[in-house]
Amino acid sequence: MATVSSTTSSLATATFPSSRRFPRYGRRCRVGMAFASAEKGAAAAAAAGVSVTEGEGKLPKLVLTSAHGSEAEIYLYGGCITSWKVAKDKDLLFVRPDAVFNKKKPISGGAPHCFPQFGPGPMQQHGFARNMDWSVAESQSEDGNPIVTLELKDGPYSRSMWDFSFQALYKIILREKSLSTELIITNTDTKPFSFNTALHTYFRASVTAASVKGLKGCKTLNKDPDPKNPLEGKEERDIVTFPGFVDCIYLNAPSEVILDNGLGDTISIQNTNWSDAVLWNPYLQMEACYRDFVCVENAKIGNVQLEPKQSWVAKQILSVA
Ligand SMILES: O=P(O)(O)OC[C@H]1O[C@@H](O)[C@H](O)[C@@H](O)[C@@H]1O
Repeated sequence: MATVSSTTSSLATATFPSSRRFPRYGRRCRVGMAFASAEKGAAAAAAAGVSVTEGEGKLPKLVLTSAHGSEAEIYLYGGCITSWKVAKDKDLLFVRPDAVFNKKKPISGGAPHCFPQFGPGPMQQHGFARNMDWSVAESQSEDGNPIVTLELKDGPYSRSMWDFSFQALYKIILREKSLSTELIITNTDTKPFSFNTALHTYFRASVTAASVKGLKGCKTLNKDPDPKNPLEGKEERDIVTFPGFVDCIYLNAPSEVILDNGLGDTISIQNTNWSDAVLWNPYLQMEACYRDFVCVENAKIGNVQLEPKQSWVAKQILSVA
């Protein structure tokens, strides 16, 4: 089970692994601090295995390259990790062929943020964090492992939907065989707020051969056929497959599930404090691409309530053997 699943968490109660718990191989090298724009940070970022490039649609894209051969790409628009490769030319993430990079829509693929609403709900589907420009708060490297921290704060766009002051910090660490993220949401307002959230990760897969292990026994909320009135149930299967349309929430999911992507990769999806999980494949609703991916999402479906100055923290580690 995820270690913290209460609806109210602060830094004091929501324990999470600090960077000190990660293996350290030598001296930490901080190479870039608090740069707010891609251009400003480009020079500093390059030294850390973090370069700022122009991505699709000329959007700023960070390219992380570890000294151990792994690579990741992150768009500042949406704070969206769109690519993770542990071996050259083999992306473990998936971006849909209908994805657009013009800021008119969120990037459809990779690992978009759903914040401050997973949805459906009063706001637009999956909230606004995936439709906003994040900035680079910090860039560093630890023994060849690039680390970047992105930041999102409220602005007129978010305020038009959710009238609160907040800060989201998203730390991404690329290692040889893993990609770790840590999301910290802080209430910077003078009044309490509540939110729910998810990391809507699209994994490259062969849908007919893909499966997920570890969800047996979880309470389920099946959003098929009606997302607004999900059917309650319990997962009885050891191994969950994707034989057709799948859109299901798993409450109190374990701290690790294992994805077999059907393409020869076994991916461990670990979490701290992402209490729930979501499996999604659109089947014939996206005929052009449904065969090529599955979404396995770490989520926090129940509302997190934060008082002013309180923070909520959740961590995800994707790794391959
Ligand atoms: O917004 P996207 O990336 O097209 O994803 C939509 C899907 O996202 C999933 O997380 C939801 O469970 C689905 O209900 C929803 O349809």
